[in-house]
Formats: sequence, C-alpha cells, structure tokens
Amino acid sequence: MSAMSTDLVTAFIGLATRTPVSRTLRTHLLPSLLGHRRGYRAPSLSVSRPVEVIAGFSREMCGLSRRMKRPVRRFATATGGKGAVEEEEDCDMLMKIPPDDRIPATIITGFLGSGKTTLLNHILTAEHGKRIAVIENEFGEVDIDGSLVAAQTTGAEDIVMLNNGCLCCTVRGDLVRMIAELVDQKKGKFDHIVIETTGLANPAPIIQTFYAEDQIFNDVKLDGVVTLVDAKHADIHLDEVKPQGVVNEAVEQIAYADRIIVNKTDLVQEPQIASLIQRIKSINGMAHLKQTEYGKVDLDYVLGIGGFDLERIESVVNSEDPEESHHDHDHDHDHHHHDHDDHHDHKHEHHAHDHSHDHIHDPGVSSVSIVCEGSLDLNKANMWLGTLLLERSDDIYRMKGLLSVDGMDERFVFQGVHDIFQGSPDRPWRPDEPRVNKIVFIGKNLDAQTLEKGFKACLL
Ligand SMILES: Nc1nc2c(ncn2[C@@H]2O[C@H](COP(=O)(O)OP(=O)(O)OP(=O)(O)O)[C@@H](O)[C@H]2O)c(=O)[nH]1
Repeated sequence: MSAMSTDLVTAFIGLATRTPVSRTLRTHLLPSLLGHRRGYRAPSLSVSRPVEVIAGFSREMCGLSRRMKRPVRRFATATGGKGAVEEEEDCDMLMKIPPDDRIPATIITGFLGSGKTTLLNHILTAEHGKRIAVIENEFGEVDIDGSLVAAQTTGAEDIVMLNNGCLCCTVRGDLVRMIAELVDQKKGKFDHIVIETTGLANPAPIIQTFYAEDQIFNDVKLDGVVTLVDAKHADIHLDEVKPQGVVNEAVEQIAYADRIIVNKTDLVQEPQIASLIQRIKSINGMAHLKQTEYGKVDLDYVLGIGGFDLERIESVVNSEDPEESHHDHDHDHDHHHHDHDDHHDHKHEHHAHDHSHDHIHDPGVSSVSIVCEGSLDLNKANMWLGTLLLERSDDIYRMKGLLSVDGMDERFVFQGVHDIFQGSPDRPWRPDEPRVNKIVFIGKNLDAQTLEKGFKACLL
C-alpha cells in the first residue's frame, strides 16, 4: 500500500475504531479495517512517530506526499493476504518511488454483440504507432474469430486467447499468468495491453486483479475501462431483472466504465439514442460518452485515457468543463450531476443532484454527484467517508472526488473501486479559484439525499 492510499485509508481506520490512535507513517491500516470483515489479521504496528490517525488527510501525510515525485499508483489492496513483511517492503519504497513507466492496460467490455471486437479491430488497424498486445477472452471458442485474425496481420503485436472460461471468474488466474508471461517474455516489444472481455463479464473482479495481484501491479497499470453499448438492444439487457444476488452484467459494465461507446447508432432513431444516453448517465454520470457506428472513435478516446490516474480525475469530476470531450458528439444536453430537474423513463434509476429529491429506495445502480463550495473538516470527512466505506463498500462500485480540505493548500483527489482506493494532494488551489468539492459515487442502492447530507455535514 502506498503512502497515497494510506493518506485516505488511514483516515478510515480511525473511523473504524472511532478513537484516535497513534501510529507511524509506516503503518498500513486498511488491512486491519478489512480484517474486521474478512478475518484478516493485521500486521503489528510499530510506533515510532505517532500522528493522529483521525487526521487522515493529515498535513504530515500530505507533506510526505508532496516530497514524492509522483503518487504511488497502488490502491490499497483488499486482499489482505500479503502480510506484514510485504507491507513493510511497500512502505520502504515510499521514499524512492520510480517513475510510473508501467505498461498501460485497457479493458474493453460490453454486452454480447455490442461491438467489442469491432472496436478492437479499429484500434489495431488505426494509425497510432502503438504496439498493442491483445488478450482476448471468448467463452469456449477455440479459434480467434475471423476479424481478429485480420487484425493480427495488421496491427497486434501479440494476441493471446483466454477461451476456457470468463475472465471475471474462472480464468482470472490465467489472466494474471498471461500478463506476467507477456511482460516477462516481451517487455519492450509492446506499449499497451488491450483486454477484451466476454460479453457476460463483470468488470469489477478484473479491475481488482490489477491492484490485488503484485505480479500485475508491478509492471502493468490499469489505464481505463471502455464499455460498448449496443444502441439497439441495450435496453432489453438493462431491463432484465436478475434473481437476488445475481448481477446484471449490462448494468455493471456501464457502471465501471471510464469511457462509454454507444455503438450501432445506425440501427436506431435519435430519440431512442437520447433516451438510452439518459439512462446510461443515470447509471454512470462519471464516464465520458460517445456515439459511434462500428466502433469508430478517435484512438485517444480509448487508449491512454488515465481513467485510474489521480492526475486525471479532474476531467472526470469536472463536468462543467467546456473542454469535456464527452459532450462532443452525444447531442444530448442533460447534465448528469446537479442543479437540474431530470426526468427519467426508468423509475429504478435516478440522476444525482446537488439538491434534495424524494427518492424511492432504489435497488438499481445509479450515480450520485455532489458539488458544493466550502472546506471540509478533516475529522468529520474522515469519519463520514470511513464509515460509509466500512458499511457500504460492496455497494459503492466507484468513487472519485476532488476535495477542498480545510487547512490544505492543495486540492485533494481520490478515487476508489469498492474498498480499494487511493488519494493524494493535487495542485494548489489558485487564489481566485472557488474551493468547490466534487465527488461522484456510482453504485447500488445509493441514496443521493443521504450521501449529500452526510457530505455537507462535513463542511465547516
Ligand atoms: N449495424 C451495425 N453493426 C455493427 C456495428 N458495430 C458492430 N456491428 C456488427 O455487430 C456484430 C457484433 O459485433 P462484434 O464486434 O463481434 O461484437 P462483440 O461485442 O465483440 O460480440 P461478442 O464477442 O459476441 O460479445 C458484428 O456482425 C459487427 O459487424 C455498428 O455500429 N452497426
């Protein structure tokens, strides 16, 4: 776990115990938090330089962060199985952090037939100068499909098939091995890894693999999740009611996306597209979105997007930014996060708002954004976020934020995937810049009112 993650994570532990405890900068508290729920035995803590845990975004920690050239990319892992020795090793690396030259990896997901392979072909045949290794996950298929073969001859540096199961479940171990092999044998021969999932994959476990597996984490960084949506058929899959405990993959794929491509727009009329886009944005108001036919998007829309980079969070949470690319082509003018009266066709989804609504308890996946000026009381913010994650991390799929913390000159950026998250100070607030907090949640059963109330209670 990195110092960066510790910044925030530490806070949350303080929350877990609800009593300030002493610790050193070398402690890693998230595992002990998780251990609460998962039976993990936390490493013992050495106490050589006590600081107040409750000051999770503490100046001390941030001072440490500032001294480092760049944030450590590691999220706090949820595995909890590495033990104290490795934790300590991670920690020892804090002061000598190498530049982040790990190989970026993009996950392409989307429901069956939505156009994943078509997009992949577009990527592989386009002029971008990148050497791409492809990991293709097909269910039970023996041969690489015809179009991919065509692509192989034109663009891909390497194509490996994972066809004896689904990446998000049975062949996760294979994915780890495959990436490790690619890195071992071909490092330097490719610049980017693209992973195409099956149409039924849930992206969450695949995302977590990038943080939980050291074999991957050390050499490869997750660049982003790109989700294809079939403009004609998406509604059918999104509407599908699954038995309790069974996820709706089509919804999950949208929920975890950094980039959404509404594909096959040639097959439907504009009103249907507009309604679908509104629906998608209610599930994930954070992702950038474009409409396409045959997956034809600019390559920089899908590669090198930094969806998991703290430095890039601003573009995600800053939807008022006129330079936002996701409004370029989608022709809809609904804003996904605040200050609007939004109306939805689907009673189980709702937009997020900066003001109160009467929300019916919502069993679906939705996004909630909170935008408000002011500075956060550190202790209160720690308490609130920590408790929230402790209680709701299963339901909180993704979370990104840009916060104004009282007494901190820099903006504080953070993001998370369930209970895996990282945070760090960003650039200083400009003198004339309003200190506006922006935080976006995507998840299940999110109650916008409760979240907003909880957040605002942390403001000074
Ligand atoms: N009309 C139309 N057809 C498209 C478009 N994009 C892809 N297709 C076709 O849709 C079919 C499925 O596309 P694929 O790219 O194979 O979809 P996929 O998501 O990889 O499919 P699975 O791997 O089976 O989940 C193919 O016949 C494509 O040629 C589009 O924008 N418009």
